[in-house]
Order: sequence, then structure tokens, then C-alpha cells
Amino acid sequence: MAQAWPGRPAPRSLLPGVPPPGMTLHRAGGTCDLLAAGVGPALAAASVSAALTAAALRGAPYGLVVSAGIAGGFAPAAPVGSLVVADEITAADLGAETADGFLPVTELGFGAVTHRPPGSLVRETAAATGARTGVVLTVSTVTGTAARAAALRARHPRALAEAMEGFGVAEAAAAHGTAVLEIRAVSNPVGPRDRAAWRVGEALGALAEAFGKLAPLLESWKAHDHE
Ligand SMILES: O=C(O)c1cccc(C(=O)CC[C@H]2O[C@@H](n3cnc4c(=O)[nH]cnc43)[C@H](O)[C@@H]2O)c1
Repeated sequence: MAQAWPGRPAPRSLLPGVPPPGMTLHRAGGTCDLLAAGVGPALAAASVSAALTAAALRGAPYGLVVSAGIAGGFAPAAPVGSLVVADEITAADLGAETADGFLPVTELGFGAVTHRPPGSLVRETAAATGARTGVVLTVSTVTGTAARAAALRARHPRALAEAMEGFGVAEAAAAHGTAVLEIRAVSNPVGPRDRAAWRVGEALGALAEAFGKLAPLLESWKAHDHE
């Protein structure tokens, strides 16, 4: 769901007496919990699904899941240090490669490749934080060449950023009938691999500042009040 931050409170188990399955859940204050969900769509989906199931069994289901972290930004739309909120969370590499190009799983007759967060929540998040709004791609392999970056943008012209968890989180949330939001701070450009260009500290700072502004909105948000 989100990355952990310094000074966090002690982890707690999902159900009394049941150790968390390879992840940590923290009470983040108010009515929010923070789950360090791991890297990649599969682990993120497993972690979020476990947390949602445990909450439902406790009789206290979550009303909203927020996937948050750092991301690569497509230039020039999402520069390093900027914030992005997803109006679409799209799996960019879930499908089949063919001689005629990439086919998403939906064209093979399976599942989904996109989830759409509630529009009003996306708009309010963007207004509160100054985040840019657009498609956030989920990839299992970090883009490392200009050619791959260009191919992704050609297939997803509204893509602002790529990260590795959003679609997994959204699939888990959808399976539980829970709304999802994805917010990312850009730590590096999408393109040729250049570790020296990463600005992880700056991005995490921007994310922390955004959550300071978002807390009242997220705590008061109720799915049934909105679309
Ligand atoms: O080794 C590399 O070249 C490399 C480049 C970018 C990111 C990584 C990571 O291992 C980061 C994983 C972590 O951060 C998110 N993230 C941040 N930037 C990107 C990106 O450009 N593409 C995909 N994911 C990114 C991701 O959601 C993970 O949580 C390594």
C-alpha cells in the first residue's frame, strides 16, 4: 500500500494471535493503517489481500486502499520530484508478445488490465496536493532503455509514470469491493538506466508532504458518498 517511514509505530498482527504473513502493518494514526506491501505486483496483491481479508474477519473492513510510493516519471509530463495521482491504474506488461506487437490479457479473453479509482477522489487528491493526473503503469520489469520508454508511451499516451505495485493493489482491492487510489512521487525518469539520477529522498519528502495534506480527505472519504 505504502512505503514505511521513519519513526513509525510498532507493527501489529492482522488478527489477534496470528502473525502477519511476511509483511508489516502499522497504525498510522486516526483511522488509517500503513502496510509495507513489498516490491512488485504479486507481493503487493498478496499483502493487500491478506490485510483486507483480516480486516473483514475482524468486522472492521477498510473503506479505501491507497497504493503509494516512488515511481519513474515519463518526461516531460512528470519530472523528478513531481507527484502523480492515477486516474487509471494499468498493467503495462500483462499479456502476450506477438509478431504484430503486444496483446493485453483482455484481448486474449482474460481478466482486466485497468482499474479506475473514483473520479471525485482523484480530483480532490490532485487539488489538495498539486499532483498531476493521468495513467500510472504497473510493470514487473523497471524500464531501462529509451526504446522501451517510447514503446510504453506509444501504447499508453496518457501515461505519466510507471511503478511496480499499483495494479496488484488494485486487483486485491477490487476482489474485496474496496475503492483504490494510487499516488506516486517521481524519483527518477523512465528511460535509460542511471542510478545516479535517482532522487529517492526528494521523492519520499514530496510524498510525506502530500500525505500531510491528504490525511483529512482520506480519513473522511466514504465510498457511498461518491460515484
Ligand atoms: O535498478 C534499477 O535500474 C532501478 C530503476 C528504478 C527503480 C528500481 C527499483 O528497484 C525501485 C523499486 C520500487 O520503486 C518503484 N519505482 C521507482 N522508480 C521506478 C521506475 O522507474 N520503474 C518502476 N518502478 C519504479 C517501484 O514501484 C518499486 O516499489 C530499480
